[in-house]
Amino acid sequence: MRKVVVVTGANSGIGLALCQRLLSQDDQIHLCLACRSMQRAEAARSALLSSHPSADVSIVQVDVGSIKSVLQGARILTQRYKQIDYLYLNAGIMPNPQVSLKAFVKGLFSRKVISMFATGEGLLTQKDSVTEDGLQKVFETNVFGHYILIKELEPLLCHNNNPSRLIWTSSSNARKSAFSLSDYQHRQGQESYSSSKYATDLLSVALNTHYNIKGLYSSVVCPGLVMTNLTYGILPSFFWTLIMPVMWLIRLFTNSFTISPHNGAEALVWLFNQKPESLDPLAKYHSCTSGLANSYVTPLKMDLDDTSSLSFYEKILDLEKQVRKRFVPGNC
Ligand SMILES: NC(=O)C1=CN([C@@H]2O[C@H](COP(=O)(O)OP(=O)(O)OC[C@H]3O[C@@H](n4cnc5c(N)ncnc54)[C@H](OP(=O)(O)O)[C@@H]3O)[C@@H](O)[C@H]2O)C=CC1
Ligand SMILES: CC(C)=CCC[C@@H](C)[C@H]1CC[C@H]2C3=C(CC[C@]12C)[C@@]1(C)CCC(=O)[C@@H](C)[C@@H]1CC3
Repeated sequence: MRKVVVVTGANSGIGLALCQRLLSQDDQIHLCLACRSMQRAEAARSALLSSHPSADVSIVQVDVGSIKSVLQGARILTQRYKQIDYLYLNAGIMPNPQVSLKAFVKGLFSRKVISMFATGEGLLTQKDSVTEDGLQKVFETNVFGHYILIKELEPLLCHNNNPSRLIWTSSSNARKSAFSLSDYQHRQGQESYSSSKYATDLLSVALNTHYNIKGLYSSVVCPGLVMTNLTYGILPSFFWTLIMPVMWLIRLFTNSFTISPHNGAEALVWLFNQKPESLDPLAKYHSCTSGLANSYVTPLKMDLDDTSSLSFYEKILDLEKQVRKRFVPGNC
C-alpha cells in the first residue's frame, strides 16, 4: 500500500521543497497537494512530475482561511482515501509585516543579537484582519483552519495498528509573551504571527495528549529563516538580493539561516523518517544549516507546559462548537 501524504500550502516555498524532497527519497508515496488555488496547485504538480515523472501526485482545494472550504476539502479527501499517513500542516501567512528599524539597530548592539537574527524577536509587527467566518485571519489560517481539517479527517488519521502523523510548520518566532489565553486569536495586539505560531505549539502538545492513544502523533518544526514568498513580503526583493552576502555571513554565527526552501524542509523530511514514539512531544524540531552549508536537525524544548496547552485546547473546543453550529450539514 502506498503511503498517503497530504501537504497544505504545497504550491510554493517550504511546502513545495518538502514535496520535491519526499519524492526524491521515496517515489512510491501518494502525494496530495492541498492548496487554495487550483491553478497554482496544477503548476506545482507539473513541476513535481517533470522532476519525478513516475510519481503519484494529486491535488485538492483547501483554503485553510475558510471553514467552508476546509469542510469541502476534507469531504473530498475522505472519499478519496481510507487512511492518511502524514498530514503536513504547512500553509501559513504573515500579512502586512512591518520591520522596526529602531529595534533592529538597538538589537545589533545588544547581547541578544544572535537570537534576534534567529527568531526575529521584537522586530516584526503585522496588521491582521477578520475573515468571512468572523475569525482573525492569521489565527484561522495558521491554526484553526488546520485544526478543523484534522478533526474532519480524524477517521482517516486514527488507526491504532498503523500510526498517522501530523507535522506542523511552526516557527522560532513563536513567543509566549505574544500569546494570551484570553485573546488567543490575537484581536488586540500586533504580533498575530508570533501568537499564532505559539498557539500551534500549544495545540500540537494538546493533540498528543488526546490522540496518541488513538494512534495519532503530532510534531512541530521550525524551518529557520527561508527565502520564500512569505519573507519576500517582509522587505522588498532588491533589499534581500543586496544583503544576500550578509546572510551567508550571519550563517557563520547562527545555524537558523537555512535560506533555501530545500534546507528549510530538512526537519520536515527528517520527521517523515522517524518512529513517532521516539519523538519528544515538548520539542520543536529545527532545520539548521551550518556555515559550510551542511543541513541537520536540532530538537529544542518549547517554552510551554501541559497545563497551558490543555487550557488552550479547551478554548479551541469551545470555538469549534460555536463554528460548527453555523456549518451544520445543508448550511454550507
Ligand atoms: N519562510 C520562513 O522563513 C519561515 C516560514 N515558516 C512557515 O512556513 C510555512 C510555509 O511558508 P513559506 O514556504 O515560507 O511561504 P510561502 O508563502 O512560500 O508558502 C505559504 C504557502 O501557504 C499557502 N497558503 C497561504 N494561505 C493559505 C490558505 N488560506 N489556504 C491554503 N493555503 C494557504 C500559500 O498558498 P498561495 O500560494 O496560494 O498563497 C503557500 O503555498 C508557513 O506556515 C510559515 O509560517 C516558518 C518559519 C520561517
Ligand atoms: C538579515 C539582515 C541583515 C537584515 C534583515 C532583518 C530582519 C528583516 C530579519 C532578521 C531576522 C529575520 C527573521 C524573520 C523575518 C526577517 C527577519 C526579522 C522571521 C521572523 C520570518 C518568519 C519566521 O517564522 C521566523 C523563523 C524568522 C526569524 C528570523
